[in-house]
Amino acid sequence: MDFQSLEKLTAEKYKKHASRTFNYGTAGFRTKADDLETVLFRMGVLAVVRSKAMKAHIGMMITASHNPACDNGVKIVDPRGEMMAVAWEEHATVLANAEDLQLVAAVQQLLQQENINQQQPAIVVVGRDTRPSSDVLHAAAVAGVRAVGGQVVECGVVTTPILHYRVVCANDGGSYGTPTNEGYSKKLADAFLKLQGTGGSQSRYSSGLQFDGANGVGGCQMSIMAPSLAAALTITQYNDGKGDGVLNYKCGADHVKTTQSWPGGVPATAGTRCVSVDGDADRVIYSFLDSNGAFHLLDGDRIATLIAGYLKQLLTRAQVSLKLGLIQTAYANGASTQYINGTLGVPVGCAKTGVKFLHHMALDYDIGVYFEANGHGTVLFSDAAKKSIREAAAAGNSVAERLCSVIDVINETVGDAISDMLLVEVILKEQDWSVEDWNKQYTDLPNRLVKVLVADRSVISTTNAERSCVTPAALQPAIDNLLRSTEFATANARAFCRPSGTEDVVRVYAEASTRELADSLSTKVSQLVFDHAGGVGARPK
Ligand SMILES: CC(=O)N[C@H]1[C@@H](OP(=O)(O)O)O[C@H](CO)[C@@H](O)[C@@H]1O
Ligand SMILES: [Mg+2]
Repeated sequence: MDFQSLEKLTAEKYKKHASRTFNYGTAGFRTKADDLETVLFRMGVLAVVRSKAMKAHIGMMITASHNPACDNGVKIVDPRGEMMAVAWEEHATVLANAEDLQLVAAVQQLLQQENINQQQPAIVVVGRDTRPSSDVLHAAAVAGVRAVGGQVVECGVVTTPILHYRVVCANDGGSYGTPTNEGYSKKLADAFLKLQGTGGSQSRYSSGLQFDGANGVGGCQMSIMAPSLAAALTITQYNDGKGDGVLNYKCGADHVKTTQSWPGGVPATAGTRCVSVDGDADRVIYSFLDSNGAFHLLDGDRIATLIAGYLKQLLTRAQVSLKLGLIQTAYANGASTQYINGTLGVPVGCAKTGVKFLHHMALDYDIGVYFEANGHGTVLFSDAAKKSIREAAAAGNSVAERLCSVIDVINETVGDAISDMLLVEVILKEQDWSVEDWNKQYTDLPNRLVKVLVADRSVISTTNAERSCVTPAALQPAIDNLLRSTEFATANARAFCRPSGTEDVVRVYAEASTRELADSLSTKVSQLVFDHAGGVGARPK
Protein backbone atom coordinates (compact mmCIF):
# COMPACT_ATOMS: atom_id res chain seq x y z
CA MET A 1 0.00 0.00 0.00
CA ASP A 2 1.13 3.50 -0.78
CA PHE A 3 0.49 6.12 1.87
CA GLN A 4 1.56 9.29 0.05
CA SER A 5 -1.90 10.34 -0.88
CA LEU A 6 -3.16 9.63 2.64
CA GLU A 7 -0.38 11.77 4.11
CA LYS A 8 -1.01 14.61 1.69
CA LEU A 9 -4.78 14.73 2.16
CA THR A 10 -4.39 14.48 5.93
CA ALA A 11 -2.00 17.42 5.96
CA GLU A 12 -3.97 19.55 3.52
CA LYS A 13 -7.64 18.77 3.67
CA TYR A 14 -8.70 16.30 6.34
CA LYS A 15 -7.04 17.54 9.49
CA LYS A 16 -8.06 16.10 12.82
CA HIS A 17 -10.63 17.97 14.87
CA ALA A 18 -8.36 18.98 17.76
CA SER A 19 -10.87 19.17 20.57
CA ARG A 20 -12.81 15.96 20.03
CA THR A 21 -12.52 12.29 20.82
CA PHE A 22 -14.74 9.94 18.89
CA ASN A 23 -16.05 6.56 19.90
CA TYR A 24 -17.38 3.87 17.57
CA GLY A 25 -20.57 2.96 19.46
CA THR A 26 -23.64 0.79 18.92
CA ALA A 27 -24.53 2.73 15.80
CA GLY A 28 -21.01 3.58 14.56
CA PHE A 29 -19.84 7.18 14.85
CA ARG A 30 -22.74 9.55 15.29
CA THR A 31 -22.59 13.21 16.29
CA LYS A 32 -22.88 16.78 14.97
CA ALA A 33 -22.19 16.62 11.24
CA ASP A 34 -19.76 19.55 11.32
CA ASP A 35 -17.27 17.52 13.35
CA LEU A 36 -17.29 14.47 11.15
CA GLU A 37 -15.52 15.17 7.87
CA THR A 38 -12.12 13.88 8.94
CA VAL A 39 -13.71 10.91 10.72
CA LEU A 40 -15.42 9.97 7.46
CA PHE A 41 -12.16 10.30 5.55
CA ARG A 42 -10.49 7.97 8.02
CA MET A 43 -13.38 5.51 7.96
CA GLY A 44 -12.89 5.30 4.20
CA VAL A 45 -9.37 4.13 5.00
CA LEU A 46 -10.59 1.70 7.65
CA ALA A 47 -13.18 0.25 5.26
CA VAL A 48 -10.40 -0.49 2.76
CA VAL A 49 -8.37 -2.30 5.42
CA ARG A 50 -11.46 -4.25 6.52
CA SER A 51 -12.18 -5.17 2.91
CA LYS A 52 -8.63 -6.50 2.50
CA ALA A 53 -8.93 -8.40 5.79
CA MET A 54 -12.23 -10.03 4.78
CA LYS A 55 -11.26 -10.39 1.10
CA ALA A 56 -14.75 -9.11 0.30
CA HIS A 57 -16.83 -6.02 -0.40
CA ILE A 58 -17.41 -3.91 2.72
CA GLY A 59 -20.28 -1.45 3.19
CA MET A 60 -20.24 2.08 4.46
CA MET A 61 -23.48 3.90 5.26
CA ILE A 62 -23.53 7.62 5.97
CA THR A 63 -26.54 8.40 8.14
CA ALA A 64 -27.59 9.38 11.64
CA SER A 65 -30.89 7.51 11.35
CA HIS A 66 -33.50 9.09 13.66
CA ASN A 67 -31.20 11.81 15.04
CA PRO A 68 -31.91 15.45 14.21
CA ALA A 69 -31.03 16.74 10.75
CA CYS A 70 -27.90 18.53 12.00
CA ASP A 71 -26.32 15.22 13.08
CA ASN A 72 -24.73 12.62 10.89
CA GLY A 73 -22.79 9.42 11.25
CA VAL A 74 -21.22 6.39 9.66
CA LYS A 75 -21.59 2.66 10.08
CA ILE A 76 -19.39 -0.02 8.53
CA VAL A 77 -21.16 -3.11 7.23
CA ASP A 78 -19.48 -6.51 7.07
CA PRO A 79 -19.64 -8.81 4.02
CA ARG A 80 -22.76 -10.75 5.01
CA GLY A 81 -24.65 -7.57 5.85
CA GLU A 82 -23.97 -7.63 9.59
CA MET A 83 -22.63 -4.71 11.59
CA MET A 84 -18.83 -4.63 11.63
CA ALA A 85 -17.33 -7.19 14.04
CA VAL A 86 -17.05 -5.79 17.57
CA ALA A 87 -13.26 -6.32 17.68
CA TRP A 88 -12.90 -3.86 14.83
CA GLU A 89 -14.90 -1.13 16.57
CA GLU A 90 -11.80 -0.50 18.65
CA HIS A 91 -9.68 -0.24 15.47
CA ALA A 92 -12.15 2.31 14.11
CA THR A 93 -11.92 4.32 17.32
CA VAL A 94 -8.10 4.24 17.21
CA LEU A 95 -7.98 5.49 13.59
CA ALA A 96 -10.59 8.19 14.22
CA ASN A 97 -8.60 9.58 17.14
CA ALA A 98 -5.01 9.21 15.88
CA GLU A 99 -3.03 12.44 15.62
CA ASP A 100 -2.57 13.56 12.01
CA LEU A 101 1.13 12.75 12.01
CA GLN A 102 0.49 9.32 13.57
CA LEU A 103 -2.25 8.27 11.16
CA VAL A 104 -0.09 6.34 8.69
CA ALA A 105 1.65 4.56 11.56
CA ALA A 106 -1.73 3.65 13.04
CA VAL A 107 -2.87 2.18 9.71
CA GLN A 108 0.40 0.24 9.35
CA GLN A 109 0.04 -1.11 12.84
CA LEU A 110 -3.49 -2.27 12.09
CA LEU A 111 -2.31 -4.01 8.90
CA GLN A 112 0.36 -5.78 10.86
CA GLN A 113 -1.76 -6.63 13.86
CA GLU A 114 -4.45 -8.22 11.68
CA ASN A 115 -1.86 -9.81 9.43
CA ILE A 116 -3.37 -8.32 6.29
CA ASN A 117 -2.17 -8.94 2.76
CA GLN A 118 -1.70 -5.41 1.46
CA GLN A 119 -1.89 -6.55 -2.17
CA GLN A 120 -5.43 -7.79 -1.71
CA PRO A 121 -7.84 -5.57 -3.71
CA ALA A 122 -10.39 -3.62 -1.66
CA ILE A 123 -13.92 -2.60 -2.64
CA VAL A 124 -16.18 -0.40 -0.52
CA VAL A 125 -19.92 -0.09 -1.21
CA VAL A 126 -21.00 3.40 -0.16
CA GLY A 127 -24.48 4.80 0.52
CA ARG A 128 -25.79 7.96 2.13
CA ASP A 129 -29.07 9.39 3.39
CA THR A 130 -30.73 12.70 2.46
CA ARG A 131 -29.15 14.87 5.19
CA PRO A 132 -27.77 18.21 3.99
CA SER A 133 -24.33 17.18 5.29
CA SER A 134 -24.28 13.76 3.65
CA ASP A 135 -22.78 14.96 0.35
CA VAL A 136 -19.71 16.50 1.96
CA LEU A 137 -19.23 13.51 4.24
CA HIS A 138 -19.65 11.17 1.32
CA ALA A 139 -16.92 13.01 -0.58
CA ALA A 140 -14.62 12.65 2.44
CA ALA A 141 -15.35 8.93 2.76
CA VAL A 142 -14.69 8.33 -0.94
CA ALA A 143 -11.46 10.35 -0.71
CA GLY A 144 -10.37 8.12 2.19
CA VAL A 145 -11.10 4.92 0.26
CA ARG A 146 -9.25 6.14 -2.83
CA ALA A 147 -6.31 7.60 -0.88
CA VAL A 148 -5.24 4.07 0.01
CA GLY A 149 -6.06 2.50 -3.34
CA GLY A 150 -9.55 1.15 -2.64
CA GLN A 151 -12.34 1.01 -5.18
CA VAL A 152 -15.79 2.51 -4.56
CA VAL A 153 -19.17 1.11 -5.55
CA GLU A 154 -21.64 4.01 -5.43
CA CYS A 155 -25.18 3.34 -4.25
CA GLY A 156 -26.11 7.03 -4.11
CA VAL A 157 -28.83 8.23 -1.73
CA VAL A 158 -30.33 5.03 -0.32
CA THR A 159 -31.97 3.59 2.77
CA THR A 160 -29.69 1.73 5.17
CA PRO A 161 -31.36 -1.61 4.29
CA ILE A 162 -30.61 -1.08 0.60
CA LEU A 163 -26.94 -0.58 1.43
CA HIS A 164 -26.90 -3.84 3.43
CA TYR A 165 -28.67 -5.63 0.58
CA ARG A 166 -26.14 -4.29 -1.94
CA VAL A 167 -23.21 -5.53 0.17
CA VAL A 168 -24.67 -9.01 0.51
CA CYS A 169 -25.50 -9.27 -3.20
CA ALA A 170 -22.04 -8.04 -4.18
CA ASN A 171 -20.43 -10.73 -2.06
CA ASP A 172 -22.53 -13.73 -2.98
CA GLY A 173 -22.36 -13.26 -6.72
CA GLY A 174 -25.93 -11.98 -6.90
CA SER A 175 -27.67 -15.07 -5.56
CA TYR A 176 -29.46 -13.05 -2.86
CA GLY A 177 -30.61 -10.58 -5.51
CA THR A 178 -29.44 -8.28 -8.28
CA PRO A 179 -26.83 -5.93 -6.79
CA THR A 180 -28.51 -2.66 -7.82
CA ASN A 181 -31.00 -0.32 -6.15
CA GLU A 182 -33.55 -1.28 -8.81
CA GLY A 183 -32.84 -4.95 -8.11
CA TYR A 184 -33.78 -4.40 -4.47
CA SER A 185 -37.04 -2.58 -5.27
CA LYS A 186 -38.03 -5.17 -7.83
CA LYS A 187 -37.23 -8.15 -5.61
CA LEU A 188 -39.45 -6.86 -2.81
CA ALA A 189 -42.28 -5.64 -5.03
CA ASP A 190 -42.39 -8.87 -7.07
CA ALA A 191 -42.48 -11.07 -3.96
CA PHE A 192 -45.15 -8.84 -2.40
CA LEU A 193 -47.37 -8.96 -5.48
CA LYS A 194 -46.95 -12.71 -5.76
CA LEU A 195 -48.16 -13.05 -2.16
CA GLN A 196 -51.39 -11.25 -3.07
CA GLY A 197 -52.46 -14.30 -5.07
CA THR A 198 -55.92 -14.27 -6.48
CA GLY A 199 -57.21 -13.79 -2.91
CA GLY A 200 -60.81 -13.87 -1.70
CA SER A 201 -62.64 -10.68 -0.90
CA GLN A 202 -61.68 -8.89 2.29
CA SER A 203 -64.33 -7.48 4.55
CA ARG A 204 -62.08 -6.13 7.33
CA TYR A 205 -58.72 -5.43 5.68
CA SER A 206 -58.47 -2.33 3.56
CA SER A 207 -55.67 -1.61 1.13
CA GLY A 208 -55.35 2.09 2.01
CA LEU A 209 -52.52 3.30 4.20
CA GLN A 210 -50.82 6.53 5.13
CA PHE A 211 -47.04 6.51 4.85
CA ASP A 212 -44.97 8.84 7.05
CA GLY A 213 -41.51 9.04 5.45
CA ALA A 214 -39.92 11.12 8.29
CA ASN A 215 -38.92 13.65 5.58
CA GLY A 216 -36.06 11.34 4.77
CA VAL A 217 -34.74 8.70 2.44
CA GLY A 218 -37.58 6.30 3.31
CA GLY A 219 -39.97 8.77 1.69
CA CYS A 220 -37.82 8.86 -1.46
CA GLN A 221 -37.67 5.08 -1.61
CA MET A 222 -41.42 4.76 -1.15
CA SER A 223 -41.96 7.22 -4.02
CA ILE A 224 -39.91 4.86 -6.17
CA MET A 225 -41.73 1.72 -5.07
CA ALA A 226 -45.34 2.88 -4.57
CA PRO A 227 -46.30 2.68 -8.28
CA SER A 228 -45.21 -0.95 -8.49
CA LEU A 229 -47.20 -1.80 -5.35
CA ALA A 230 -50.32 0.07 -6.45
CA ALA A 231 -52.16 -3.04 -7.62
CA ALA A 232 -52.43 -4.13 -3.99
CA LEU A 233 -51.77 -1.08 -1.80
CA THR A 234 -53.14 2.44 -1.95
CA ILE A 235 -50.33 4.38 -0.33
CA THR A 236 -50.75 8.07 0.42
CA GLN A 237 -47.41 9.60 1.22
CA TYR A 238 -46.68 12.31 3.79
CA ASN A 239 -43.40 13.73 5.04
CA ASP A 240 -41.87 12.45 1.83
CA GLY A 241 -38.91 14.83 2.00
CA LYS A 242 -39.96 16.77 -1.07
CA GLY A 243 -41.56 19.74 0.70
CA ASP A 244 -39.96 21.90 3.36
CA GLY A 245 -40.53 19.42 6.20
CA VAL A 246 -37.49 18.81 8.41
CA LEU A 247 -36.00 15.31 8.72
CA ASN A 248 -37.31 13.43 11.79
CA TYR A 249 -38.89 16.58 13.17
CA LYS A 250 -42.15 15.68 14.92
CA CYS A 251 -42.58 12.77 12.56
CA GLY A 252 -41.13 9.38 11.73
CA ALA A 253 -40.91 6.10 13.64
CA ASP A 254 -38.76 7.30 16.52
CA HIS A 255 -40.97 10.30 17.23
CA VAL A 256 -44.16 8.25 17.10
CA LYS A 257 -42.74 5.51 19.34
CA THR A 258 -41.11 7.72 21.95
CA THR A 259 -43.86 10.34 22.23
CA GLN A 260 -46.62 7.77 21.68
CA SER A 261 -48.42 10.28 19.49
CA TRP A 262 -49.67 10.78 15.94
CA PRO A 263 -47.00 12.08 13.51
CA GLY A 264 -47.09 15.70 12.43
CA GLY A 265 -47.81 16.29 8.74
CA VAL A 266 -50.18 13.29 8.46
CA PRO A 267 -53.93 14.04 8.44
CA ALA A 268 -55.72 12.53 11.44
CA THR A 269 -57.98 9.96 9.77
CA ALA A 270 -59.73 7.53 12.14
CA GLY A 271 -59.25 3.83 11.47
CA THR A 272 -56.53 4.20 8.81
CA ARG A 273 -53.17 2.53 9.29
CA CYS A 274 -50.28 4.94 9.45
CA VAL A 275 -46.83 3.52 8.74
CA SER A 276 -43.93 5.61 10.07
CA VAL A 277 -40.34 4.88 9.14
CA ASP A 278 -37.24 6.47 10.63
CA GLY A 279 -34.63 8.69 8.95
CA ASP A 280 -32.78 5.85 7.23
CA ALA A 281 -35.79 3.53 6.92
CA ASP A 282 -34.52 0.60 8.94
CA ARG A 283 -37.28 0.93 11.54
CA VAL A 284 -41.04 0.86 11.17
CA ILE A 285 -43.91 1.66 13.52
CA TYR A 286 -47.64 1.40 12.81
CA SER A 287 -50.25 3.56 14.50
CA PHE A 288 -53.90 4.54 14.14
CA LEU A 289 -56.57 6.75 15.66
CA ASP A 290 -59.80 5.08 16.77
CA SER A 291 -63.27 6.53 16.25
CA ASN A 292 -62.89 8.49 19.53
CA GLY A 293 -59.67 10.02 18.28
CA ALA A 294 -57.57 7.97 20.77
CA PHE A 295 -54.07 7.11 19.55
CA HIS A 296 -52.88 3.49 19.34
CA LEU A 297 -49.33 2.37 18.74
CA LEU A 298 -48.39 -0.89 17.04
CA ASP A 299 -44.68 -1.12 17.69
CA GLY A 300 -41.87 -3.57 16.99
CA ASP A 301 -43.19 -6.05 19.57
CA ARG A 302 -46.57 -6.02 17.88
CA ILE A 303 -45.03 -6.50 14.44
CA ALA A 304 -42.75 -9.28 15.71
CA THR A 305 -45.61 -11.19 17.29
CA LEU A 306 -47.71 -10.81 14.14
CA ILE A 307 -44.90 -12.18 11.98
CA ALA A 308 -43.92 -15.01 14.33
CA GLY A 309 -47.54 -16.08 14.75
CA TYR A 310 -48.04 -16.07 10.98
CA LEU A 311 -44.88 -18.06 10.29
CA LYS A 312 -45.94 -20.61 12.88
CA GLN A 313 -49.29 -20.96 11.10
CA LEU A 314 -47.64 -21.41 7.70
CA LEU A 315 -45.18 -24.01 9.02
CA THR A 316 -48.02 -26.00 10.57
CA ARG A 317 -50.10 -25.81 7.39
CA ALA A 318 -47.12 -26.72 5.22
CA GLN A 319 -46.25 -29.57 7.60
CA VAL A 320 -42.63 -28.52 7.54
CA SER A 321 -40.97 -29.09 10.87
CA LEU A 322 -38.58 -26.23 11.69
CA LYS A 323 -37.52 -24.58 14.93
CA LEU A 324 -39.08 -21.10 15.08
CA GLY A 325 -38.19 -18.56 17.76
CA LEU A 326 -38.57 -14.87 18.56
CA ILE A 327 -35.84 -12.68 20.01
CA GLN A 328 -36.76 -9.52 21.90
CA THR A 329 -34.90 -7.21 24.27
CA ALA A 330 -35.76 -6.25 27.83
CA TYR A 331 -37.71 -3.29 26.37
CA ALA A 332 -40.32 -5.63 24.84
CA ASN A 333 -43.69 -5.13 26.42
CA GLY A 334 -44.40 -7.97 28.88
CA ALA A 335 -47.83 -8.47 27.30
CA SER A 336 -46.23 -9.22 23.93
CA THR A 337 -43.91 -11.82 25.45
CA GLN A 338 -46.81 -13.45 27.26
CA TYR A 339 -48.92 -13.47 24.07
CA ILE A 340 -46.33 -14.97 21.74
CA ASN A 341 -44.97 -17.44 24.25
CA GLY A 342 -48.06 -18.29 26.27
CA THR A 343 -50.85 -17.96 23.69
CA LEU A 344 -49.07 -18.78 20.41
CA GLY A 345 -46.49 -21.18 21.86
CA VAL A 346 -43.44 -19.67 20.14
CA PRO A 347 -40.25 -19.72 22.27
CA VAL A 348 -38.94 -16.26 23.16
CA GLY A 349 -35.35 -15.26 23.91
CA CYS A 350 -34.11 -11.99 25.38
CA ALA A 351 -30.97 -10.32 23.98
CA LYS A 352 -29.01 -7.27 25.03
CA THR A 353 -30.02 -3.98 23.35
CA GLY A 354 -28.50 -3.51 19.90
CA VAL A 355 -29.32 -5.24 16.67
CA LYS A 356 -26.12 -7.25 16.53
CA PHE A 357 -27.05 -9.09 19.76
CA LEU A 358 -30.55 -9.87 18.57
CA HIS A 359 -29.28 -10.98 15.18
CA HIS A 360 -26.77 -13.29 16.82
CA MET A 361 -29.36 -14.97 19.05
CA ALA A 362 -31.82 -15.33 16.17
CA LEU A 363 -29.25 -17.52 14.41
CA ASP A 364 -29.93 -20.23 17.04
CA TYR A 365 -33.21 -21.03 15.32
CA ASP A 366 -34.06 -22.46 11.89
CA ILE A 367 -36.28 -19.40 11.59
CA GLY A 368 -35.39 -16.59 13.98
CA VAL A 369 -37.61 -13.51 14.15
CA TYR A 370 -36.01 -10.58 15.95
CA PHE A 371 -37.34 -7.14 16.73
CA GLU A 372 -36.57 -4.27 19.02
CA ALA A 373 -39.64 -2.55 20.46
CA ASN A 374 -38.62 0.58 18.51
CA GLY A 375 -39.45 -1.19 15.25
CA HIS A 376 -36.07 -2.49 14.08
CA GLY A 377 -36.18 -6.13 13.12
CA THR A 378 -36.33 -8.87 10.54
CA VAL A 379 -36.46 -12.65 10.13
CA LEU A 380 -33.49 -14.95 9.53
CA PHE A 381 -33.88 -18.30 7.79
CA SER A 382 -31.03 -20.80 8.09
CA ASP A 383 -29.74 -22.35 4.87
CA ALA A 384 -31.16 -25.68 5.98
CA ALA A 385 -34.57 -24.10 6.62
CA LYS A 386 -34.61 -22.53 3.18
CA LYS A 387 -33.61 -25.82 1.63
CA SER A 388 -36.43 -27.80 3.26
CA ILE A 389 -39.00 -25.12 2.43
CA ARG A 390 -37.86 -25.00 -1.19
CA GLU A 391 -37.86 -28.78 -1.48
CA ALA A 392 -41.40 -28.94 -0.14
CA ALA A 393 -42.46 -26.22 -2.58
CA ALA A 394 -40.84 -28.05 -5.49
CA ALA A 395 -42.81 -31.14 -4.49
CA GLY A 396 -46.05 -29.21 -5.02
CA ASN A 397 -46.71 -28.02 -1.45
CA SER A 398 -48.53 -24.73 -2.09
CA VAL A 399 -48.10 -23.40 1.46
CA ALA A 400 -44.36 -24.00 1.23
CA GLU A 401 -44.44 -22.12 -2.06
CA ARG A 402 -46.05 -19.21 -0.27
CA LEU A 403 -43.33 -19.40 2.35
CA CYS A 404 -40.76 -19.05 -0.44
CA SER A 405 -42.32 -15.73 -1.46
CA VAL A 406 -42.44 -14.68 2.19
CA ILE A 407 -38.68 -15.30 2.34
CA ASP A 408 -38.22 -13.13 -0.75
CA VAL A 409 -40.21 -10.20 0.63
CA ILE A 410 -38.06 -10.19 3.78
CA ASN A 411 -34.72 -8.37 3.82
CA GLU A 412 -32.72 -10.80 5.93
CA THR A 413 -29.63 -8.62 5.87
CA VAL A 414 -30.95 -6.08 8.40
CA GLY A 415 -34.17 -4.58 9.79
CA ASP A 416 -35.91 -2.93 6.85
CA ALA A 417 -38.93 -0.65 7.30
CA ILE A 418 -40.32 -1.12 3.80
CA SER A 419 -39.79 -4.86 3.66
CA ASP A 420 -41.32 -5.28 7.14
CA MET A 421 -44.26 -3.12 6.10
CA LEU A 422 -44.91 -5.26 3.04
CA LEU A 423 -44.86 -8.42 5.14
CA VAL A 424 -47.25 -6.92 7.70
CA GLU A 425 -49.61 -5.96 4.88
CA VAL A 426 -49.52 -9.49 3.45
CA ILE A 427 -50.37 -10.95 6.86
CA LEU A 428 -53.14 -8.47 7.68
CA LYS A 429 -54.72 -9.13 4.30
CA GLU A 430 -54.47 -12.89 4.62
CA GLN A 431 -56.01 -12.80 8.12
CA ASP A 432 -58.51 -10.22 6.85
CA TRP A 433 -57.76 -8.02 9.86
CA SER A 434 -58.41 -4.33 10.22
CA VAL A 435 -55.84 -2.42 12.22
CA GLU A 436 -58.23 -2.59 15.20
CA ASP A 437 -58.41 -6.39 14.85
CA TRP A 438 -54.61 -6.54 14.93
CA ASN A 439 -54.49 -4.27 17.95
CA LYS A 440 -56.99 -6.46 19.81
CA GLN A 441 -54.73 -9.53 19.83
CA TYR A 442 -53.27 -8.44 23.15
CA THR A 443 -53.25 -5.32 25.30
CA ASP A 444 -49.91 -3.63 25.97
CA LEU A 445 -49.02 -3.05 29.59
CA PRO A 446 -48.75 0.70 30.24
CA ASN A 447 -45.06 1.56 30.24
CA ARG A 448 -42.65 4.44 30.54
CA LEU A 449 -39.10 4.90 29.23
CA VAL A 450 -37.17 7.78 30.77
CA LYS A 451 -33.61 9.08 30.90
CA VAL A 452 -31.62 9.83 34.05
CA LEU A 453 -28.51 12.01 33.95
CA VAL A 454 -25.54 10.78 35.96
CA ALA A 455 -21.94 11.95 36.15
CA ASP A 456 -20.55 8.69 34.76
CA ARG A 457 -22.98 6.17 33.35
CA SER A 458 -20.32 3.46 33.23
CA VAL A 459 -20.76 2.97 37.01
CA ILE A 460 -23.84 0.96 36.05
CA SER A 461 -23.12 -2.53 34.78
CA THR A 462 -25.77 -5.14 34.06
CA THR A 463 -26.32 -8.85 33.58
CA ASN A 464 -29.14 -11.18 32.52
CA ALA A 465 -29.62 -9.42 29.15
CA GLU A 466 -29.54 -6.06 30.93
CA ARG A 467 -32.47 -6.87 33.17
CA SER A 468 -30.47 -6.72 36.42
CA CYS A 469 -27.79 -4.34 37.65
CA VAL A 470 -24.55 -5.69 39.03
CA THR A 471 -23.07 -2.34 40.03
CA PRO A 472 -23.55 -0.11 41.97
CA ALA A 473 -24.04 -3.05 44.33
CA ALA A 474 -26.94 -1.55 46.29
CA LEU A 475 -29.02 -0.55 43.28
CA GLN A 476 -30.58 -3.86 42.21
CA PRO A 477 -31.58 -4.87 45.76
CA ALA A 478 -33.28 -1.48 46.07
CA ILE A 479 -35.18 -1.99 42.78
CA ASP A 480 -36.15 -5.52 43.88
CA ASN A 481 -37.46 -4.18 47.20
CA LEU A 482 -39.55 -1.64 45.36
CA LEU A 483 -41.02 -4.32 43.08
CA ARG A 484 -41.87 -6.43 46.14
CA SER A 485 -43.64 -3.55 47.90
CA THR A 486 -47.43 -3.70 48.24
CA GLU A 487 -47.88 -1.02 45.59
CA PHE A 488 -46.25 -3.11 42.85
CA ALA A 489 -46.19 -6.74 44.02
CA THR A 490 -49.46 -7.70 42.32
CA ALA A 491 -49.35 -5.18 39.48
CA ASN A 492 -47.50 -7.21 36.82
CA ALA A 493 -44.71 -4.69 37.40
CA ARG A 494 -41.27 -4.87 35.83
CA ALA A 495 -38.47 -2.31 35.74
CA PHE A 496 -34.80 -2.12 34.85
CA CYS A 497 -32.12 0.43 34.13
CA ARG A 498 -29.06 0.35 31.86
CA PRO A 499 -26.52 2.80 30.53
CA SER A 500 -27.38 3.85 26.96
CA GLY A 501 -24.92 2.82 24.26
CA THR A 502 -25.73 5.85 22.10
CA GLU A 503 -26.38 8.75 24.51
CA ASP A 504 -24.78 9.95 27.72
CA VAL A 505 -27.74 8.89 29.85
CA VAL A 506 -29.05 6.00 31.90
CA ARG A 507 -32.33 4.62 30.57
CA VAL A 508 -35.03 3.48 32.97
CA TYR A 509 -37.90 1.32 31.74
CA ALA A 510 -40.96 0.48 33.79
CA GLU A 511 -44.23 -1.26 33.05
CA ALA A 512 -47.22 -2.14 35.23
CA SER A 513 -50.93 -2.88 35.04
CA THR A 514 -52.03 0.78 35.07
CA ARG A 515 -50.66 4.01 33.61
CA GLU A 516 -50.38 5.52 37.13
CA LEU A 517 -48.41 2.56 38.47
CA ALA A 518 -46.09 2.47 35.43
CA ASP A 519 -45.40 6.20 35.85
CA SER A 520 -44.92 5.91 39.59
CA LEU A 521 -42.56 2.94 39.16
CA SER A 522 -40.46 4.71 36.53
CA THR A 523 -40.12 7.75 38.79
CA LYS A 524 -39.17 5.66 41.81
CA VAL A 525 -36.60 3.62 39.91
CA SER A 526 -35.21 6.85 38.39
CA GLN A 527 -34.77 8.22 41.90
CA LEU A 528 -32.92 5.06 42.95
CA VAL A 529 -30.62 5.39 39.93
CA PHE A 530 -30.07 9.05 40.71
CA ASP A 531 -29.25 8.32 44.35
CA HIS A 532 -27.08 5.23 43.84
CA ALA A 533 -25.33 6.06 40.57
CA GLY A 534 -24.32 9.68 41.00
CA GLY A 535 -27.22 11.62 39.51
CA VAL A 536 -26.61 15.17 38.30
CA GLY A 537 -29.03 18.08 38.01
CA ALA A 538 -32.53 17.83 39.45
CA ARG A 539 -33.59 14.62 41.22
CA PRO A 540 -36.39 12.94 39.21
CA LYS A 541 -39.87 13.52 40.64
C1 LIG B 1 -34.30 1.90 24.20
C2 LIG B 1 -33.87 2.05 22.80
O1 LIG B 1 -34.71 2.26 21.93
N1 LIG B 1 -32.56 1.95 22.55
C3 LIG B 1 -32.00 2.11 21.20
C4 LIG B 1 -30.73 2.92 21.25
O2 LIG B 1 -29.79 2.25 22.06
P1 LIG B 1 -29.32 2.73 23.51
O3 LIG B 1 -28.14 1.86 23.82
O4 LIG B 1 -30.49 2.49 24.40
O5 LIG B 1 -29.03 4.19 23.40
O6 LIG B 1 -30.20 3.03 19.94
C5 LIG B 1 -29.80 1.79 19.37
C6 LIG B 1 -29.17 2.07 18.02
O7 LIG B 1 -30.05 2.70 17.16
C7 LIG B 1 -31.02 0.87 19.26
O8 LIG B 1 -30.61 -0.37 18.79
C8 LIG B 1 -31.69 0.73 20.64
O9 LIG B 1 -32.88 0.01 20.55
MG1 LIG C 1 -32.49 3.85 11.69
